Amino acid sequence: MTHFDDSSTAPALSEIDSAQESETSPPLASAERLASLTTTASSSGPPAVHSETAATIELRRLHRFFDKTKAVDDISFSVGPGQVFGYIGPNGAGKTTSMRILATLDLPTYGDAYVNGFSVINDPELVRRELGFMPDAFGTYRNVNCREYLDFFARAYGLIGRERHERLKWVLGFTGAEGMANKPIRGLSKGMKQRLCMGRALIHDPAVLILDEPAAGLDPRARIQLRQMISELAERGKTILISSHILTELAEICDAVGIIEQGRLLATGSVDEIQAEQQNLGELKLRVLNRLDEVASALQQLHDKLDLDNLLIDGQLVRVGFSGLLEDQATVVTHLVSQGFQIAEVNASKKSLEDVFLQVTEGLVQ
Ligand SMILES: Nc1ncnc2c1ncn2[C@@H]1O[C@H](COP(=O)(O)OP(=O)(O)OP(=O)(O)O)[C@@H](O)[C@H]1O
Repeated sequence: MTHFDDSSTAPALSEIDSAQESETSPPLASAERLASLTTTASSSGPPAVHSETAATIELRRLHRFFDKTKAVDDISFSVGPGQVFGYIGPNGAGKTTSMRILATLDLPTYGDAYVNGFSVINDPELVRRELGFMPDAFGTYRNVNCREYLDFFARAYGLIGRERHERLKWVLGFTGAEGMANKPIRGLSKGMKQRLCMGRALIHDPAVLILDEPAAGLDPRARIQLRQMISELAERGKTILISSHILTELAEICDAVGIIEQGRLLATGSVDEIQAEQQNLGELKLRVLNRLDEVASALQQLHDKLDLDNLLIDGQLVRVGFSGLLEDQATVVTHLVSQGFQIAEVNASKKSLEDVFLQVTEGLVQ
């Protein structure tokens, strides 16, 4: 099932700054990491189970080039245990490529990625035990029903007897797929398939979940249910990396997000942090009653706080771009009042998350 792209299409490592090499030192030795597990993997027993505090994802200077296309271009970030990290970017940004590398379905051109400390390059088998992957495309299987499908993957992960039975029951219940357990997969709707795919990712109780656009094609109710499932999994200590084109879709459930375009990570942090980092995120509207011909020069004195390119004076109404921060709003009002302007009304509007996304990305496609 594992597929590696032809590495001959990737540029030689020498094309990438050799100074990077010292920064991509291997993680802790696998044996040490394995010893820290609460239960170790064995070929006959169930898959390894980790202590919750060990769950983490880390991308370290990850690169993946396909000829001249820099699908992933020097990306680093980490996700802590129990955190939900939203990976946001337009089409062709490099989300799936990074996720496929994390899921050990592809190899980086340079750099490395770690799941619970295991390297995708050095310890792919251990990574697979730690991780459940929900790809964006789901293959169909003729004459297999949902229960059989999940049972197949449970067996593949080494689950046996009562444990396998219990796990299957839990997964069908958690994903709301009980009612379709005996339905053939080929007849499932998109939303049903997504539930089943989520079930497959969860069947071996992995510490880390990688979900590639799980909400694509779902109706509004199914999207809400998906968000609830993700929040519950995070509460149970799972570390989750989830991709989407849409920032607003993930803002509520993500502890942090990374915005990616053309393989580069353009911004990372909590949604609030990213919003605060972007300049001129708001518009200040003032109704000024006097000395209207002097307002522009008075605002000019605050040029470091305002976006004066977006200054518009229409009668008594003054509109100007600003950071969106309350402190800056107060500074503008205090400044004008102290100079004798009569301010009758103050209104501030913040840009939406969609505006932030559009401001961070440029809509470039490789
Ligand atoms: N196997 C491949 N061979 C050649 N180019 C590839 C391959 N896989 C991905 N790419 C290219 O890498 C870039 C990133 O693609 P990727 O699928 O990772 O983007 P994405 O952010 O997941 O996009 P989408 O939201 O459309 O799924 C694109 O330019 C794509 O054409």
